[in-house]
Amino acid sequence: MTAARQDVSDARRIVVKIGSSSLTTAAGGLDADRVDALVDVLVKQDGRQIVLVSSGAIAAGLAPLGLTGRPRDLARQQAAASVGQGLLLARYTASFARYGRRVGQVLLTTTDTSRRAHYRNAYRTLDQLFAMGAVPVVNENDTVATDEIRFGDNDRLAALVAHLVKADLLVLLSDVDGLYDGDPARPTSSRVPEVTGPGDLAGIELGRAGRAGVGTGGMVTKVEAAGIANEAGIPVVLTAASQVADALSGAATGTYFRPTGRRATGRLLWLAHASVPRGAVVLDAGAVRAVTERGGSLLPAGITGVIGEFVAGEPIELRDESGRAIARGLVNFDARELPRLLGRSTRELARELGPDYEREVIHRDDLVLLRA
Ligand SMILES: Nc1ncnc2c1ncn2[C@@H]1O[C@H](COP(=O)(O)OP(=O)(O)O)[C@@H](O)[C@H]1O
Ligand SMILES: N[C@@H](CCC(=O)OP(=O)(O)O)C(=O)O
Repeated sequence: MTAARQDVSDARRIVVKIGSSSLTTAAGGLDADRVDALVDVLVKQDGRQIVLVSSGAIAAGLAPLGLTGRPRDLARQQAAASVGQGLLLARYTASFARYGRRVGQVLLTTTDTSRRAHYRNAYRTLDQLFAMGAVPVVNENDTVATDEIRFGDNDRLAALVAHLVKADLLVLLSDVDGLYDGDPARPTSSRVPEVTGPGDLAGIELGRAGRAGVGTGGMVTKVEAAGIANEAGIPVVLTAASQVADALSGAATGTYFRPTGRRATGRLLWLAHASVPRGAVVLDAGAVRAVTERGGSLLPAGITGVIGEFVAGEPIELRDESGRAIARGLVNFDARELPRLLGRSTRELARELGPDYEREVIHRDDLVLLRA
């Protein structure tokens, strides 16, 4: 075992993510044997707490709905996920029951990992499931996830969940046994055993998903997810589902991504790294200072412009008057509501428009500063 993987063998709280490609048969549909093989390993991790992030809902729902491939439109993908998620959970429930273990279904969207109340609730539920010995099985809440709020892939969801539960390790399982320096189907490509930072990725060809119609993100989203976890101080092992026992033991399998940052405490990792801002507000110099130097909330009085078509709850950028992005935050108003509020004090607005207008445009707890 290489010294670098001591943190893997020592890890107590672990997020394991498995992709659709590792759970389905070549003909499509869930592969019960592969689910059982994974569960056989997970139940043997004595003294460890495991969160399983499992894809496969859409893939599992295709055949029962008479679909021959992954539909292009979101509505039919969501319908397939709705049918497939039940089947997926039923499969995990039966598989863990062989060992007398319970599973708990946890469906999340991006906003759940950053909105204060949702974040706390999700954390509390997961923590309680651990305390009661049940295994949380997480997936994206495909029914309510739209283009704006979906993670888009479960790799990043897994990284954010690892951050949420303060995991010591993230394991990404796929149908390929690690990151390759080129297309893994080419005989000249070789596995990268370790990534020590973004510099090691220069020149590596990151392709899209392998088996058409099954996986979604390919290597791009896995490497992004590893980066998010690493920045939060969490080591990552990427390997094939068939290697999960070795990966969890700290053996030199797959690709190990070394943590680059310190353990982050905030809940706003997603906002800084994985969100797509839906618009922006422009701040005057006083508001820039309030936000960057004094840790204040953003009030209507300090805003001089509104850009884009966002709605309340979405992530937006905060820009200074030169157009530089200084922060991101979850906005409390729709873009169309803001112009008449600008430059005015919250007290004045509350008097004129009602107490609902006393709220900040962005609360300081929903705001993350970007590095200069
Ligand atoms: N540089 C690379 N190294 C390894 N795999 C790669 C690379 N580029 C593209 N891939 C492809 O990424 C696929 C895994 O992604 P995906 O199908 O989305 O998996 P999953 O369903 O497990 O999330 C592999 O099957 C592989 O063909
Ligand atoms: N929520 C979707 C996740 C899709 C997804 O990210 O798939 P994958 O690239 O196989 O991890 C599902 O369960 O089908």
